[in-house]
Amino acid sequence: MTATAAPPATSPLAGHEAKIDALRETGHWLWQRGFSLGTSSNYSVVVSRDPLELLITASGKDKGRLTRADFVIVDRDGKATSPGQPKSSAETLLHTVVAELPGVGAVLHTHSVWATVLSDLFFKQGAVEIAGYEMLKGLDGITTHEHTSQIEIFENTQDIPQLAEQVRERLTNSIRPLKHGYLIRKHGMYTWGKDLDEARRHVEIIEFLLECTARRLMLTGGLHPAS
Ligand SMILES: CSC[C@@H](O)[C@@H](O)C(=O)COP(=O)(O)O
Ligand SMILES: [Zn+2]
Repeated sequence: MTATAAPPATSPLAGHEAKIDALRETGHWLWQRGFSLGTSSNYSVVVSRDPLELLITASGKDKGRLTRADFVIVDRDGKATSPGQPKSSAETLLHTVVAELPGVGAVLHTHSVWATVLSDLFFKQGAVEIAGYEMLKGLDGITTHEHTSQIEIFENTQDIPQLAEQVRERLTNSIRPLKHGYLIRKHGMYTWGKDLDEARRHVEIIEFLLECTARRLMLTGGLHPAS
């Protein structure tokens, strides 16, 4: 298949061309922003709720130059729904665990410089605390700058099933469930939204807020996240 040729009618991807192209365009945009360089990152959208099925990027692809063949349909266990598809993202379970939440339509994973650096710098605190910024209102459900967002940080690991279970526990935590996104130490960020547009907005807003946090630290010369 060429980059833009329609998948064969027998392919599980047939009929999903619009969603595939939206994810390809998203990958190109995130690559241009420097958030998805090389083969880093992975993206998914929900294509069926019951049973849960996701359209997700195949593993190891250059996310700035995705072709229509670089996608897989997976079920809620992260397994391809039919044989003959490419291998799905190594981090597929980090998508399915979030997509299981009602109201989630898209999940985006990025590897920006600021997310990578701050996820290490704030690891001991457990989260990057972001307070008082007007741009917080770009996140779903936040209506005033008088708000504090905790972007939680998980230790990086190659054991994705174990990390997915940790994320599941935090997503469903009744006291302070994860909202909008989280960081993985020295690795990157996961963000989601009710659809791809909202997930893209959340990436852009959180990245802006992380950059503000980092630049403020650089200008003030200290790790004073709450001051
Ligand atoms: C540049 S390697 C990055 C990978 O290890 C991983 O973290 C990643 O984001 C992409 O993995 P992939 O399997 O292509 O979805
Ligand atoms: Zn990654």
